[in-house]
Amino acid sequence: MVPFRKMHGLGNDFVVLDARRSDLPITPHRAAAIADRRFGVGCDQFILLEPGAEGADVFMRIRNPDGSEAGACGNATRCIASLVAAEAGKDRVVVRTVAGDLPVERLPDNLWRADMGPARLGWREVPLAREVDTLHLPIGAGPVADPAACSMGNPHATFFVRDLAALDLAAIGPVLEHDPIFPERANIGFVQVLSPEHIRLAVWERGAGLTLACGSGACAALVNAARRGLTGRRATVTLPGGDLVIEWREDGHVLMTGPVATAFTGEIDLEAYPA
Ligand SMILES: N[C@H](CCC[C@H](N)C(=O)O)C(=O)O
Repeated sequence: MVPFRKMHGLGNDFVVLDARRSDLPITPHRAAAIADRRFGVGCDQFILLEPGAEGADVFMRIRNPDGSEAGACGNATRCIASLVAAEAGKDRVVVRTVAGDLPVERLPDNLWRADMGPARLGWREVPLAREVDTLHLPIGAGPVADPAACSMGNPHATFFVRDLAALDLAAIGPVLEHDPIFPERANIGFVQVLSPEHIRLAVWERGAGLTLACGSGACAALVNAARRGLTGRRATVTLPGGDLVIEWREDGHVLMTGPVATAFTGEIDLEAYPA
């Protein structure tokens, strides 16, 4: 039996397994089976902790429920930082991901602020399948069109809409996620601008579908809104699960502040899940 921790950031939830002291036989297929909401524990992302290396407190490997690996997960970054910080008795830690090292610090009231690294704005960095102005992609579905795109270590497209509640996200989300302009698919954000300091966001996540919150999606949404002149470089992002505060710093790095939570702990028999 292997212990796991069930955590979430604003309801974007994770099953966390710890392979820092001994390797665990985790395959993409087994991660997907554990992430299944009926046949497994269930989660939006499966998180595997691996040994940090020089300069990082932990390595965080991120998999979606379809087994695909992701380069960023903002909500999990805060959760894992809080876990490692508590173990080490520290208030600042560095979480290493395939996309880079993310410094995270504890703030009052159970809030954690992560430096999610620089927003990547070039078409090759998103990535896109061909050279396109990343401020205006020539794609759409149903009533939405003309998104902006950037990468936070994972690909994001952001559509700006008048009324978020009027959209059938379950219908248009998967069509846009798989648009051929995204060779690695993309996370699809839908933004309703409430003011220059406040946006509402819903995200159809790559490999996961609609989630209650998406940290890297909130970072991408603020960056894309600011690039379009719709907000300043700092705003509250209201997602279905709650609020994140996002700041796009002058040096290009994006700071994300939000809560963390542990829902429960348990243990699973890995051999009971297909490899
Ligand atoms: N579905 C995303 C990974 C999880 C991102 C999200 N849960 C967050 O908090 O950033 C992707 O495939 O890039």
